[in-house]
Amino acid sequence: MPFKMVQIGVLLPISMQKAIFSEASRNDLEAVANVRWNETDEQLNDEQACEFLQGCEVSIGSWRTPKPSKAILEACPTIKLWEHAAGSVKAFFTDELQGKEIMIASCAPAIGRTVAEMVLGEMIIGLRRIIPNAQSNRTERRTPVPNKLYLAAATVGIIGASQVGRYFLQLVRPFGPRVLLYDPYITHEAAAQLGATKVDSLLELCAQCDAITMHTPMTDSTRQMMGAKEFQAMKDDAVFINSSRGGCIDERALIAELEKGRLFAFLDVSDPEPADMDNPIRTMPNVIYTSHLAGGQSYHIGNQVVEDVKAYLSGQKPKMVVTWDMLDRLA
Ligand SMILES: NC(=O)C1=CN([C@@H]2O[C@H](COP(=O)(O)OP(=O)(O)OC[C@H]3O[C@@H](n4cnc5c(N)ncnc54)[C@H](O)[C@@H]3O)[C@@H](O)[C@H]2O)C=CC1
Ligand SMILES: O=C(O)C(=O)CO
Repeated sequence: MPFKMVQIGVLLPISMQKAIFSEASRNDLEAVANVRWNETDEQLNDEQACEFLQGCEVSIGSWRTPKPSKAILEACPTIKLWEHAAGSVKAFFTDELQGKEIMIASCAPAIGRTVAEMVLGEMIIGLRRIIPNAQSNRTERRTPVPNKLYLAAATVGIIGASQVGRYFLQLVRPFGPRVLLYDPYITHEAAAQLGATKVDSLLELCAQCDAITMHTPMTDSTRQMMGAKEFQAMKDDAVFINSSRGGCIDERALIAELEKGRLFAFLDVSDPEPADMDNPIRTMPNVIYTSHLAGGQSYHIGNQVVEDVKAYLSGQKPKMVVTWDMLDRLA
């Protein structure tokens, strides 16, 4: 056994443990470390976490657990790895972490796979007009809604070469579409290596694509980056998918286009979230609104936690170690 038996504290409440760890991954974790599981379904408070994490070298937490606060870091100086068993880690970085020798690892790569899978499904459903076709069959004997594009004949746009965006690219490439990528942080060469063509103008991407999927974090530079001009530039029958953050789009501008009978949108996120009950995205025929369903909690996350812990124990790095300098472009 190449690993030392360190103490790990799993802060996650029982229901989250069950959602992300299969029996196999749970056993895997226990084979390489002494694991102290939170045996309640409660979110521990800081004081309880200080006690729970005593002597731990690895803390496994998430949104329903305390952040690495001043109190916890002072009470538990043995912690060297804080595994965030979830995505979007930015809000998790407390000032207290500055200068501390603690590695923060994110499970965004694992969540990315789950989101990308849903986006692929939505894109096919959108391009093939499955929903309007089925809707019209309720009242028409023969549907007037034409079968539309195959992915192989489509131009697909990805906004944000993120974890999710890259997984989606991997999934969609075998179908053979032309893929355009908009992300100021990636070079043309790097985009080409991923199998996409980088475009420098968001409007150009909007004008050229049959389907666009959005994968940016919510930052000052992405707030409402898909606005009236961008939605108007899109082809009338294009598909628009947002599973990033509601604030990255101007929802009212999108609704204005949808009301004209243009576009078909899949929105997994809204701003605010959940959307108000009278928000038209809940009822418009050309929108499918899901309530933050894409990422979810899956065994992919538990598997990555175990992989990350094993990597750490054998002196390597977890899959996605997040550092302060990455935060301005991350979710
Ligand atoms: N609906 C759901 O269940 C889930 C939603 N998300 C959301 O999906 C989005 C993507 O998440 P990750 O893949 O983890 O992101 P990430 O943090 O891996 O990457 C963000 C990407 O956005 C790019 N970017 C930053 N500013 C940009 C700009 N102005 N224009 C274009 N690109 C820009 C960065 O270069 C980076 O490649 C986030 O908003 C995240 O919160 C993530 C997981 C689940
Ligand atoms: O990780 C994220 O950003 C999420 O939205 C969780 O589903």
